[in-house]
Amino acid sequence: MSNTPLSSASQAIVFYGAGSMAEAIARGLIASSAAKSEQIAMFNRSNTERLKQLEANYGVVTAADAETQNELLSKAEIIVLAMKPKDAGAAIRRLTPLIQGNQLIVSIIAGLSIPTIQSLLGDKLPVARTMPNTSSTIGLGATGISFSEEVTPELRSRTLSIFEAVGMVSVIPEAQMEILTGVSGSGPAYVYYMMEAMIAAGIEGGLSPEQARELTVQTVLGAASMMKQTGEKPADLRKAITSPNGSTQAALEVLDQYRFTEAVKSAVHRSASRSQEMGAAIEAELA
Ligand SMILES: NC(=O)C1=CN([C@@H]2O[C@H](COP(=O)(O)OP(=O)(O)OC[C@H]3O[C@@H](n4cnc5c(N)ncnc54)[C@H](O)[C@@H]3O)[C@@H](O)[C@H]2O)C=CC1
Ligand SMILES: O=C(O)[C@@H]1CCC=N1
Repeated sequence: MSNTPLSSASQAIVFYGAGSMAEAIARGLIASSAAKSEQIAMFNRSNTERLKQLEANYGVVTAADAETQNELLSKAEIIVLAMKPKDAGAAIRRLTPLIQGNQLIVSIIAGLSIPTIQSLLGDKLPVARTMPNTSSTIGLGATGISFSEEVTPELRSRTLSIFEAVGMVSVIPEAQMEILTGVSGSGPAYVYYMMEAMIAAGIEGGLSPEQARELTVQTVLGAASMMKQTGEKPADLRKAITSPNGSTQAALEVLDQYRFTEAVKSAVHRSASRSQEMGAAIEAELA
């Protein structure tokens, strides 16, 4: 792996975990010039092929051996916890002795609370708990962020600049992080699920797969952009499409028969409660 040193360890952002979310954020940081490639380091558990690919694509620093990884962690200005919740316990246990006390911990792990992170890594450690989404990959992410009280205004704006580089940011109290996960963290998956169904129905009705896909994509893009650009309420935009006794009304009646609103609301709340469960599982493992 790369022997290139980080340009300045005091400004380094180290991604502890080099999966899809870590890549999305690193890519956005570089593309928006919020950080230089040589300020970003990434490593994973064992996939050296992936690290080579990340190095080649983005020019970031990577490390395959434990010693270099530990050095990166202990020197980083910002450590981004970017592993799956099931791997967080072991990863945090390894990190605990390496923490220097003045580093910012940024977690993107669903469910993992600020008090849990601080109780393991240091009570006074500044922590930003975040929940991004996969649209960060193309700079259209939506990220929720909660800060511990130790985060200084400077670190706060540094964290905001990281996530603003990949989309919009909403700063929220930590108590709202689970419901935000249900809305925007998991949210893209519900939209894709609906798009899969629209495409399937279009094909059943005789459209080619390409036509069904293109029409569905443009429909969702157009609907989201309409809401954003006009600032109108979705209910009003919906009503404007729904002619009395027309085809849209007939379609919405079918959705109502299947209790569409209840289904979506229950899904959002279930994502939130599952996020809480995953956090509790990490806590139990580390207790
Ligand atoms: N995928 C999504 O839509 C979102 C994911 N998240 C959160 O982001 C986190 C990561 O998710 P993904 O990027 O999708 O996962 P992923 O599976 O693509 O990546 C996880 C990475 O962590 C590494 N890893 C695991 N244990 C490690 C260890 N002990 N030492 C070093 N590296 C280790 C893996 O090797 C891998 O590179 C999760 O905690 C998830 O809750 C947050 C928002 C959205
Ligand atoms: O499904 C998950 O657990 C993660 C958190 C939000 C999106 N993906």
